[in-house]
Amino acid sequence: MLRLGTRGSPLALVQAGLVRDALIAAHGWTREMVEVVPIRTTGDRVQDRPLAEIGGKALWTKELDRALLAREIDLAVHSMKDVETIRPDDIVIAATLPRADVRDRLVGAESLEALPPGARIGTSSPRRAAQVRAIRPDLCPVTFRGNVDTRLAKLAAGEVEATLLAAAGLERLGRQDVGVPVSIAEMLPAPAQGAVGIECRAADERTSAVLAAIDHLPTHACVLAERALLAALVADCHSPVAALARIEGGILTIDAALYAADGSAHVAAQESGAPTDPAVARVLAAKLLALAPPPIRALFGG
Ligand SMILES: NCc1[nH]cc(CCC(=O)O)c1CC(=O)O
Repeated sequence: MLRLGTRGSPLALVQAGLVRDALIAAHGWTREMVEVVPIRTTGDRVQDRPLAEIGGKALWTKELDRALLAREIDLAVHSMKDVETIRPDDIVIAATLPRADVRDRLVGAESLEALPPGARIGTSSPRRAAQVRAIRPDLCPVTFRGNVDTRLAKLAAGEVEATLLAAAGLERLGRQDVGVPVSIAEMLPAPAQGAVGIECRAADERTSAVLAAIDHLPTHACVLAERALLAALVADCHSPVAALARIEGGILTIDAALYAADGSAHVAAQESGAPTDPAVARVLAAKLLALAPPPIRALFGG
């Protein structure tokens, strides 16, 4: 029997169910072979402040890491977008599910252009706030946290005129009809957006092997490349950075952009190479930092 650790949010529980179903299908197991263990994280408890302010992405992973290393669970399921760049040495990303729609969806208006002057956009993501301001400098990003349903309720209550949510999350919650997709050309997504990852203890060969059977290799390579870019940029959750890798004809291409916090400047670049070559992300990071004016550079490099 495998114990699968997850956060307890509705989206996290759906994603945990996807991993459980994939394991059952791949190995011909019964449902009882995978026990879902919800674990409450600091990030779930503190809902009223931006993630960047209260301690960053580790808030989502710390409790799951501890449970994993204490052998209370055998694997941990994460939205890879929320997993910090530097992971403990004794934990590995053993598998990723096939990536979902990577786009953001705009909820509350037909397009960013259609919003009234000065409209409030609920988002606590430095990337989304900067991208919105780059397109419409008059729009006002306001802090917006909580799970998907909480955010939609705040929007319905008129706290903001619009909000941006990941298509992947909406889709997995059965809310794929909410809002309109924003094209990748207009808003490049967050690194690892739309990807569900599964971690286990690095020394746990049995679980690693079981997870290898459900690993979607192209997604895994793209997510690792996007995360390698974050590492090379020394980006943290305050850094407005967008990145998306794809594999075509055996070649991995990463598109990425860095923004000034207020969206008043941005730089974009692209780099291609072999899917497993860590140099692609490093070269791209160097390109972006070389292009970046001081207000952007100041947000990177640690
Ligand atoms: N930061 C919260 C978060 N983490 C992952 C998703 C959506 C699912 C995904 O991108 O994998 C979301 C919600 C959102 O950004 O709308």
